[in-house]
Amino acid sequence: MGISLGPNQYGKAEVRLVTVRRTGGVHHLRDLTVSSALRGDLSATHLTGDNSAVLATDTQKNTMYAFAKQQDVGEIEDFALRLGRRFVDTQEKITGARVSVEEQEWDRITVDGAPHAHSFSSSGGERRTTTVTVHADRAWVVSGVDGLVVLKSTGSEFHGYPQDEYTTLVETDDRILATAVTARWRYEGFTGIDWAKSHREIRQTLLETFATKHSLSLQQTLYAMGEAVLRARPEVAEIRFSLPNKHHFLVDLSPFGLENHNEVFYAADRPYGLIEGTVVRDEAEEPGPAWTDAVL
Ligand SMILES: O=c1[nH]c(=O)c2[nH]c(=O)[nH]c2[nH]1
Repeated sequence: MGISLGPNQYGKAEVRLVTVRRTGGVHHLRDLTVSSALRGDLSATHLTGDNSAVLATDTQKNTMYAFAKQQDVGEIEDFALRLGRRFVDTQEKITGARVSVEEQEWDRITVDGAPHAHSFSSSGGERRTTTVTVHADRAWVVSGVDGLVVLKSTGSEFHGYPQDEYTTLVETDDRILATAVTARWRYEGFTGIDWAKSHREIRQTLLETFATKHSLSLQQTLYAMGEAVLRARPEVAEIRFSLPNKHHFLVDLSPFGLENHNEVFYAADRPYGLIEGTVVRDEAEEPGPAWTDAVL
């Protein structure tokens, strides 16, 4: 019976890394969660336990912390690229590194109208994300946003769907549309990109499109947001979305003799519709390993 080792990777997942940089008395906070995954010729450790090619995941974690000390973290894309490059360039048997970073933003608290030097608040769960894949001779960058929660209280309809014996959903020409946007966009030809500006403007395009696109389905809104980003951002080749439909159901107030003209809703947290899709530029180059990370 032939048995062989299939695809594999290993690394340190979800390293919590917070930095405080001080300029005078003013503190600057960064809050990152960093994951690494290394690939290469790792058959020895799997087959015989020979660890001579295994850069310990503990060392990978320490490298993240040391790099954060030695140089300002900067943009998460640059930080991830530096780490990935380090693992591939210094480890003979490591041919590919994937480094993912999620950043939680903290806002400075204002006290009596003035920004406080060292106190911060975080309003929501929104995170800026990046995943870089580094090979010996090139790299790929996929950045994005997680948990960007949006809601519009009109400008959304849903009707015209099949009516079979199990359909109870009532057609509507006016509903609440809400979702938490997870978006990932793949950069192309990315030397010289201002990562922060690109992220800020893509995020704004997503918000504006969500707000202004009259929606006949969340699927239509998904495509509109993707199309708007690709039209506005030449550096983006492709964008992928995962959009939970955060249903807001009208409460039946008739038992109380009350009418409900789109005023009182039950916000269900589950189950939720999950609308996912990709919008791609026709002439985009092949993604290569930009998206693929799972070996399971
Ligand atoms: O925008 C929507 N898309 C659907 O596919 C769907 N299905 C559903 O029950 N409600 C909705 N809303």
